[in-house]
Amino acid sequence: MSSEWLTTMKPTFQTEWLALPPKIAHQILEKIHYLTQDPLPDGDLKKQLTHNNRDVYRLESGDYRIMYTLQHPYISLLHLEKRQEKTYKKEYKSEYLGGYSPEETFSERVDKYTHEGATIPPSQALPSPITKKLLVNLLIPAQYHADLLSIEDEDSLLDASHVPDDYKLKVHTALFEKPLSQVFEEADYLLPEINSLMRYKEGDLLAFLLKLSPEQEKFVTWGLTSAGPTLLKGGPGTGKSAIALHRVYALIREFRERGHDDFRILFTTYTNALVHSSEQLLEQLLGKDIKFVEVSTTDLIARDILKEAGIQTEIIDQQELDDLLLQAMQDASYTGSVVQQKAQRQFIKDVNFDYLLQEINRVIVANQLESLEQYLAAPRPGRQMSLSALQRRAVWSVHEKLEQLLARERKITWHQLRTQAEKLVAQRQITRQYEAVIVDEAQDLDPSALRLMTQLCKTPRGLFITADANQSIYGSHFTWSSIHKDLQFRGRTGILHANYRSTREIGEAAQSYLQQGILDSDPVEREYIYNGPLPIVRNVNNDQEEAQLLASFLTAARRTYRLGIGSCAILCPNEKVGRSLAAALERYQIEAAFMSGQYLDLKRPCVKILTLNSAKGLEFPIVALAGFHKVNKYMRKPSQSTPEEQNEALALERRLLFVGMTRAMRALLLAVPTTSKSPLFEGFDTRYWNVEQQT
Ligand SMILES: Nc1ncnc2c1ncn2[C@@H]1O[C@H](COP(=O)(O)OP(=O)(O)OP(=O)(O)O)[C@@H](O)[C@H]1O
Repeated sequence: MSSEWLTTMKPTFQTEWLALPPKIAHQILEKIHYLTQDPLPDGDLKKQLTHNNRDVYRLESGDYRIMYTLQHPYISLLHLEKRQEKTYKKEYKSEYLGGYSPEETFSERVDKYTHEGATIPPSQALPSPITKKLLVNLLIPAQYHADLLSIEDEDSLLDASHVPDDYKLKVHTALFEKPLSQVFEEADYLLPEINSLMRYKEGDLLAFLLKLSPEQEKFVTWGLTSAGPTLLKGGPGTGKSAIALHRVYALIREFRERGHDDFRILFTTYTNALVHSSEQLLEQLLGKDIKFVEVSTTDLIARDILKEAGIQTEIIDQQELDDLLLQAMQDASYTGSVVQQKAQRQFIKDVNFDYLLQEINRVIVANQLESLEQYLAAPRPGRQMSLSALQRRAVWSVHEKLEQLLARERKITWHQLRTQAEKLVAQRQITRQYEAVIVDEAQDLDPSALRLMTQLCKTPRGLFITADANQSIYGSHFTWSSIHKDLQFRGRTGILHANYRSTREIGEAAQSYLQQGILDSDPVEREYIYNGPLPIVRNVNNDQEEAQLLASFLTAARRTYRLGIGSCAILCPNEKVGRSLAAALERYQIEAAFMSGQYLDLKRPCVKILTLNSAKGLEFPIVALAGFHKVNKYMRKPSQSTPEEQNEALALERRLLFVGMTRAMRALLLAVPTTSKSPLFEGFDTRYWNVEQQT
């Protein structure tokens, strides 16, 4: 009889199984095979244990017990434990299952640790020594063995600075017993066949596919064979990227079933860091089939297209571009009467520099506006400040001058690059095409990048786009069909509701902060899987105070969640600030490194310091937002000339901080400069934020 049950497993089970000697590991697999035929309790080998309103089952296998839950058609393997005297006696009562209360421990610890002269509680000894055999079973590379073998207590294990976190956590899971309540919180991974575990142990299979929720699963294949493109919307952490990855898997299966063996899928995401991690994951999941997939950012694709067309380009860097824009503002030739010219010059003098650059890049260049007339008539979605005809003429003059200056330097901007690539593809000067194009995090792509992606896809139905307007750093409102006629999602727009990344407390605190910058006002009911402590806001006066606060917070959070140093991230305004934060933390013996989006090493066991911009799409268990007191724009009142300009700029900044906050999975801290006059640091509602009590 073929089994109607499907098996999934928690990472805890996977690691505990891996830690077993090969012979026992085999026996357990046989038992699991037997379990998949009929997992229901028989009162003998399979027993039901009821506790904490949850049914847990256990299956005996020699000296081991396999704990699992059932929710038809899934069997979820939770945890493996060795039968000992105490295992028999142990009652699965609520203290055991629910005894883990991060809320209590966490706030207590943070308060305790953030006081001067605070001492950190002693670490616990390892319950059994780390052995070479264990490390080999856990597939931990030999280069880390010496470091790990010398460890005797928990903190030294979690702090081992030369060993990547993944390995330390495996050892931790194998040695320390975890309350089941914590195991329940872990994601389930699909175990396609029982033998896949063996293949994993032998190094044949490198990763397992996440089990999606029914809501998410629907979107993996949704619209796969329909006539048009599909759009998936959802707030932070709702699994848009996870679904996009599954969709690649589903597409390959679909193409294969249709008898194709020569097809190309393009998977694009927003940052280089995400390209790297998505590529790694896809490689692990797809094995040889990765040859059908190209993972890239839209900008790198645009650059390749120009190269393919034999066009040599040099991209201008931001500093140089700023200098050229300043020059263009001075040298632009304004038209009209003397009075009009004077008014235009004055407008350009008054308008905020970044605002002007965005107007040129995102309205004029990205929409390929080729004449003043086109610009005068163009809609400017997402731009709050309306511009008079005279003001638009002034902007146009600066734009023309800037183009001349760029041409003189033989350099182009990223925006120009995308536009040029798009034109080449539209004019069919490039033959590159894909059967399917998946665009993850589309909210920040400018119109030309979106058009480019649409045109690279052979048919509109091959296009799958994920987006969350409220995470839009640049704030452009999407009117999809005005960007390209093929971007018609009617009947094929899905919305995800459940946040799998952050705790309810973090998610809701971030939402309460965002309220003023909200773009997408569709009322969406938000759901969460996890709970935890309120995120913390603390005032800091100077570098030293900030470093001390960060050191205390990171230590408290890591100890509470039993995590390695690599699970911490600090998100800050720019590279200079990031580097000084890294140096300041070193003084507290906390290893930290600034990493640019391009060179992000997610595996490195240290606190990762990133700019807020490059953290998009990423996630870390513990996150602090800091370094604001060193940056002028975060310290002063907005300098824009009109209230609309101010509102727009503030909404953008607020969304950027919101993106940063929503990278946090379990613990979040915001270090706010005490003397800041910026409205960005106002509005922390004490129902959602643990705000410093004024003494
Ligand atoms: N069904 C699920 N079960 C458990 N974990 C899940 C599930 N779906 C997603 N996750 C996890 O939740 C986290 C967030 O998922 P993902 O990055 O795909 O969200 P997102 O919508 O793309 O977020 P953002 O837009 O903020 O970048 C990831 O760690 C992912 O593995």
